[in-house]
Amino acid sequence: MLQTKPFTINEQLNKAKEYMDTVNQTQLMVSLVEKVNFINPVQFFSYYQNQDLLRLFWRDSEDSFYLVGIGNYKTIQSHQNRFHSVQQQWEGLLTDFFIPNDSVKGTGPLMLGGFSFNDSVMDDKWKTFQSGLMVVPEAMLTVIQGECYMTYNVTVNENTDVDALTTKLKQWTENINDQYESNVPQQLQTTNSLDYRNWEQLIRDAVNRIKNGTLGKVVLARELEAEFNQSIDLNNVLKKLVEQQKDSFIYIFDYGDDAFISATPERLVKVDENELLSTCLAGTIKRGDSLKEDDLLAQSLLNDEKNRSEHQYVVSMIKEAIEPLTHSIDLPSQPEILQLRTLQHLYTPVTAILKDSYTIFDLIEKLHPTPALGGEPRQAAVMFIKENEPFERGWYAGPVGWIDAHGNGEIIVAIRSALINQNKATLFAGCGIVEESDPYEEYEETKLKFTPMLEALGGISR
Ligand SMILES: C=C(O[C@@H]1C=C(C(=O)O)C=C[C@H]1O)C(=O)O
Ligand SMILES: [Mg+2]
Repeated sequence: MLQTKPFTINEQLNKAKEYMDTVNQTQLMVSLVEKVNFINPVQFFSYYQNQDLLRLFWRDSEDSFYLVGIGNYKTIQSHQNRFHSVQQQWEGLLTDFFIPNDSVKGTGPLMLGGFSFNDSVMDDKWKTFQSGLMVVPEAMLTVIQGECYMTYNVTVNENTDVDALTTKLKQWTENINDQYESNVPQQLQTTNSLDYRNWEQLIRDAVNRIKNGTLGKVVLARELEAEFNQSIDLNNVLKKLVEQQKDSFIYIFDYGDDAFISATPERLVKVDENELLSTCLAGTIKRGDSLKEDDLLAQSLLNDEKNRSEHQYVVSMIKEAIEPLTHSIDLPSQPEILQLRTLQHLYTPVTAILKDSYTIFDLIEKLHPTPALGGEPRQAAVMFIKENEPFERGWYAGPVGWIDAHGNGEIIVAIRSALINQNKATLFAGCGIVEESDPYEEYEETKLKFTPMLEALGGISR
């Protein structure tokens, strides 16, 4: 919690300058945090469109926590051994940061970004989003249960004029609540996707591999390329996602000409001090048109052997992966139903207490990819995907999210996602293939999973 009387921006800058003198440094990275009056996070994100600034947006699936990062103060790119190379760079960067106020969770130096599904990315289409990219924004809005904080990351040197800088920083939050003029929404012109016969062959090949015993489950996906009559307006897309996908995480990384966006219900891992939260999510059925039909469908999903098998692979693997890193895992023996706007999933929440010597980076490394996105056994499934899926996954199904200076953070898997470039969007959706999988039904399942993003893009209306 903030101390009873937190320092103002001006006071924090003066403290930074004093500290710089005492340690005899000529410059210092400072993370300034102040509590501010309510700022609407969607409006804050929207306001900074067309200003040549990188934009990042995060909303959790409980609708209780938002982060909006604008501008690129520091970038961390992964090297070999990508999760730990990012951890090392992050820890190095943090030792150089001066943080004048006691920080509130989710404020201060924090990085947002993500990782691709595979260790490396080849396709030029993904040139902006390589194997690992995390950003410490210049200005960041944090909304925690309605309370707002601004973080400003700045470099101070001996010539810094504290009053002038304070005035400049205040400008980040000026005029934000002016009404955002929405553009005329883009219209869908064409879509292009894998031919059904090729999909059928892909699924048959996977089922054969499962039948001959070298694979248990493999998650296969397809792309949907959508072209619009004009550049896609991310602000409109975000507005719709926030309204329509209440039970999903919402994530946007808008960088230059490219943007990656996901509205996913699936958390990989959340770490809050030593508490760990993960989700097993696999097994899908549509929503019904009435409460009664909804309920019948939910019951049949809970009792369906094929879907239970898809789900069980995920539960077993997550349990096995986190067991050595945690004390006291709480994992219900039966899945529940998670209802989204257009579909229902089998869902098992996992909570545990993280042992002191492990971090969120260890967890990402151990968990990614779970059999909700990869398969079982992991190596064989990932290889099958690489060799047989007719497109490069890039950040689709990759771990994306945020991590703060204390190692708290939340990482989701970027499914129900799209890569956007001007008037084109590539959407992704996949499904868990097990022995009983039928190609047509799996195709229909991916169709269902495209709908939330396609709808937010204005491609279909309901
Ligand atoms: C792979 C995706 O979703 C995964 C596959 C599911 C399934 O096959 O039932 C359900 C949720 C996710 O584990 C996706 O949406 O792209
Ligand atoms: Mg499925």
